[in-house]
Amino acid sequence: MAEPAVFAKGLTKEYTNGKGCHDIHLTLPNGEVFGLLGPNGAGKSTFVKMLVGLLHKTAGEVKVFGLPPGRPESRRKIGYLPELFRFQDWLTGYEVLQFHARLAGVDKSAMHRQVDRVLELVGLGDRRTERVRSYSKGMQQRLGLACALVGDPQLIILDEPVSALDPGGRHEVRSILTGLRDEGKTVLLNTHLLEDVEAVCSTVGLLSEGKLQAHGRVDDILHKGREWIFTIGGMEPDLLLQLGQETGVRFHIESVVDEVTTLVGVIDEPAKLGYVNDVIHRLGMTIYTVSERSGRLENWFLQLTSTKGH
Ligand SMILES: Nc1ncnc2c1ncn2[C@@H]1O[C@H](COP(=O)(O)OP(=O)(O)OP(=O)(O)O)[C@@H](O)[C@H]1O
Repeated sequence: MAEPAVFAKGLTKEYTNGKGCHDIHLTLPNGEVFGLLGPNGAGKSTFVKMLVGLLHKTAGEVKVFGLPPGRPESRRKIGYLPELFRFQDWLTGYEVLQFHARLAGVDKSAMHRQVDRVLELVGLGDRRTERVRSYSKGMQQRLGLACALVGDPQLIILDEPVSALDPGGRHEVRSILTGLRDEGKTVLLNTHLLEDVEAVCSTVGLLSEGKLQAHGRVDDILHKGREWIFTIGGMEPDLLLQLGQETGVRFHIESVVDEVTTLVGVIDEPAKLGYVNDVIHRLGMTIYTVSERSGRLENWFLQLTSTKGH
């Protein structure tokens, strides 16, 4: 069986001040697109730096494609975009990429093709001959992404890849990530953008206070505990009780404005939604709108981090 892209068991890095990340257990099989979430200072960059061999663990085990991180054989399979990347800004975008392609072990014969491919992919094709010092922050971030992709790596680790990009740029990076997912690449996306995780990641983990507090499939998290919002006319307190008893759904009133009640309930099975609608009608109430609460990963994130005192 193929070695997983990432294997961490009890992985710990403790800085001299006691901070860092602690006792992380995580396996990323090949082809998984994993979103690593966590509040500022949670330990995400520390974890990622151990995978690429920039930081040494203080305890536990870590392997990348079955090898200790930092070995040339495992490094060659990794494309990495660090959080605050500094370029040799006197070089042109093309030269920076050529340099990274050489570091990634790209053959001379394939060099131009590879560099051209990633420049086009990140939308810098027509700026290739300009010096990096004339690039905007967003262009530099695109170039960083191109550097991570230039050797056609199997595992792509992106630490905050869109922080400097405008909404159009974020959308483009999301399409690039979707493309990588469809090619079967393994991606570790370290981000604060929950909508990117919802859109492209198959699994997600939440780091908080240096510990991996939760880890699971994005679909499972999104389908568990779906909140539905009903705006309703004719609501009476005893009807709310009856509605709850008949449907088995726990509802709460979020607001009442001009006799329109906003009612929220968690409905796990989509089939049950129609039944809930029927019961509301039968009890003599009028439904004005029914919608699903957006930002569900946000709820998951907030619930898990608020219990940790943030
Ligand atoms: N070299 C260091 N020496 C001491 N403490 C450090 C060092 N680097 C990071 N830390 C601390 O370790 C903790 C984790 O930092 P890390 O940069 O890994 O968090 P992060 O989750 O990536 O944060 P952010 O989302 O803000 O980038 C923080 O409390 C940070 O202050």
